[in-house]
Amino acid sequence: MAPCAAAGAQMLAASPCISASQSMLASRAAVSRISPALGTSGFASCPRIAYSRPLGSSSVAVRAVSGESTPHGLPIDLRGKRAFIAGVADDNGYGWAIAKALAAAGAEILVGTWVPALNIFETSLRRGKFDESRKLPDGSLMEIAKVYPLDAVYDSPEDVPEEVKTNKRYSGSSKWTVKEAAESVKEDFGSIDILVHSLANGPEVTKPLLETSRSGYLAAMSASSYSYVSLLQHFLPIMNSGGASISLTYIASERTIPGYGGGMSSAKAALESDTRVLAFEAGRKGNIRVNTISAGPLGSRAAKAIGFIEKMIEYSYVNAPLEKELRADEVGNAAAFLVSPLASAITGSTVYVDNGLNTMAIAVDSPTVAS
Ligand SMILES: NC(=O)c1ccc[n+]([C@@H]2O[C@H](COP(=O)([O-])OP(=O)(O)OC[C@H]3O[C@@H](n4cnc5c(N)ncnc54)[C@H](O)[C@@H]3O)[C@@H](O)[C@H]2O)c1
Repeated sequence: MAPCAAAGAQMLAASPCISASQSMLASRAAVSRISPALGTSGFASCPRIAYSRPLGSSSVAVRAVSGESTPHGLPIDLRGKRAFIAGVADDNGYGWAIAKALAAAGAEILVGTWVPALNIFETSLRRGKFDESRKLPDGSLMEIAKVYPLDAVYDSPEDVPEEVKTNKRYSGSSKWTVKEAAESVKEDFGSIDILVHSLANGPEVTKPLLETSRSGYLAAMSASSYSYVSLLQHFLPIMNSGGASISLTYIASERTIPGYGGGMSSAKAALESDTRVLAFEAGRKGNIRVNTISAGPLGSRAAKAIGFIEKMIEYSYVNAPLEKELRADEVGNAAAFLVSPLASAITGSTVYVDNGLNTMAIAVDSPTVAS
């Protein structure tokens, strides 16, 4: 999804950043306000220009805007919605970018942070270390209403082994199993509208699948796939009808990416399959939409642990249809669209936000092709 077209639906497919000169051609003036969600740093190249096609009209209308709101715009509006985002422990990853996009669209933000990372995350947040990256397009800082401790590989207290309970990284926190986290959110806020799963873990990710142990494989599935089933299972009862959920997947689920090992490719394949089944079940049970974003490579903390993320970023830059860096906020904006009412008929989908890399069958920088 191109930056300026993040709102998808009614935004015009042609050139997302329509130039000011094109506005001369506009046959009907339709002023639209740039939604805060669209105005993230990724939109710097098309500032203060918005365009829309009024419903029922074939004419394109473009005009520079001065901040006034109008009924013709099509903003991503999440005001009055509450989101729980599982998998935020710093300001580098997709979870943070999604939180920001949802906050910019007006949603209230709750996050679930992995217990071993909780202390440092909360301390950094308190000390203002993230203040620069908390900045929203309107200049305000993203507020996180509450940070919940979470370990998504444990569903309820009975599942937690003694050595984890007594581990000093865990013993300072309480109520961090999935069931307890959902209960705490219910107690504090009553309900949510949006559930985001932005977490993964594979202890043997650097090992080829052929060398992966049973326990390593199952641990990857537990942390990266079942954790989503569990989250939705426990949060669905407190999700308001019409709500939406998303997770993050990776193309290694469908095509071989040597180096993405330890059963992580299998875990992402399961996550995508579960997205379809959960979309049906949650759709019928709670009128909740379920989608997953297949994101391109980003140098997050988790990705750096795999060891070759910089090469994947470079590969993507050179070979993807869109020859540009993929920014986390582009994934955040796509997520904001997917959980918004604008995506009301989209469920069970794997949506690629990867500069189009998934569509390529050959590497254009391959010496074989070049010669
Ligand atoms: N970075 C990429 O290149 C890339 C590409 C496609 C998909 N993704 C996916 O995006 C999602 C977010 O990852 P990211 O790359 O932004 O890295 P990240 O480090 O920002 O996020 C991963 C998070 O998972 C948390 N976590 C790990 N185990 C957990 C557990 N048991 N319970 C709760 N939280 C746990 C970590 O603390 C961390 O906050 C993951 O699903 C990842 O597979 C990443």
